[in-house]
Amino acid sequence: MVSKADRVVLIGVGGDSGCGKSTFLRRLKDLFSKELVTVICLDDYHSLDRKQRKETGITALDPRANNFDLMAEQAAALKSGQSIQKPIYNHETGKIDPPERIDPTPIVILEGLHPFYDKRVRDLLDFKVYFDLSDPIKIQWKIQRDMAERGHSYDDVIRAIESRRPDFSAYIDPQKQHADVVLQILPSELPEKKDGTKKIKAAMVQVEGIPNYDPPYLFDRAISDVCWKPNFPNSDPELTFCYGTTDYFGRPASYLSIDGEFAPDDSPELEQKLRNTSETRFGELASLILKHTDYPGSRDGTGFFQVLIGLKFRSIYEALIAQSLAAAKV
Ligand SMILES: Nc1ncnc2c1ncn2[C@@H]1O[C@H](COP(=O)(O)OP(=O)(O)OP(=O)(O)O)[C@@H](O)[C@H]1O
Ligand SMILES: O=C(CO)[C@H](O)[C@H](O)COP(=O)(O)O
Repeated sequence: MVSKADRVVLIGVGGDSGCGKSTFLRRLKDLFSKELVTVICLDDYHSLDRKQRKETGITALDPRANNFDLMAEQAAALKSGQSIQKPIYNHETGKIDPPERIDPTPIVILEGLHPFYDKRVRDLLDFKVYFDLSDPIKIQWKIQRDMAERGHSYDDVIRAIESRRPDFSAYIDPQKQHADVVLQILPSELPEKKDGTKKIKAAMVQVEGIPNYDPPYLFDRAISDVCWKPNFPNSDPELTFCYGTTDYFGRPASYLSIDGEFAPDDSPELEQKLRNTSETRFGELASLILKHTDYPGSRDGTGFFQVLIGLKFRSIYEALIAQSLAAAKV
């Protein structure tokens, strides 16, 4: 666990509903004690309640249903160490509740649909992560959750995804071009599972030149495009782990990808081939996977990369705190 300091580090975690943001935030709890972190759900900045959105036909994804002036003002206040009176959007009633007081902690995470939409907010963020879920996986996860846990029918789920698609494409998806690290969750290129469910290929894209971020890579940084098929006895025989360079919206970037499923017990061996993980002890990444094998994604690249992003985020946080302490001494 890292220690407390004065500077407020502001993090943005973006992506559509159901793309794994909460699972990622749950994993961060292993790395930061709870007094260090405040999570702000940006749904609280909805300016139109559910009834108003229904009447006007404006969705929650549409910027017109969100108060970016207030979001920017309050993000700036938190970053400069001031408390705010944050509105609350109540998902049970669909109404906007009276505001609550939020006091800044050393880390404030803005998570939700629009963390990078407004330039004023975007420019305040010290690290930006976007969860980019491809459509077939979005459908699969939503069906699993909304049918099993929320009593929705298959048709309801598909209708809900379809009705969000135009505004998702117009306002949410384009934000990924502003992210520092993007976790892409794609259908596997390997043969399907016997039950017909899709395996996952996860790719962690890391834009070059992120302050305080030394990108992890596979084997050797000098080898820029490499794939490894480990052939673990209890994992997918075709499991493939790759590292390469790419272009992300005109910015040079590198990526790590894992295609296929692995037994969590094999994660130490996967981790051994990675460099620059920002672990504080050897084997930390795998031990964090093994600690929560019940979390979704613990058998594929989604969980593995969520933990890796968490470790990198911790090292950014520590670097920023060290810099602010050094500046305070001058
Ligand atoms: N790596 C994963 N593998 C398989 N399923 C997953 C994975 N991550 C998340 N899910 C599924 O997707 C659902 C949504 O995940 P999660 O709650 O983390 O997303 P979210 O972005 O916070 O969603 P929301 O904004 O709707 O709360 C989970 O209930 C789970 O069923
Ligand atoms: O995308 C969403 C959150 O990520 C929700 O659809 C949005 O916040 C509206 O919520 P509700 O459907 O409860 O009125």
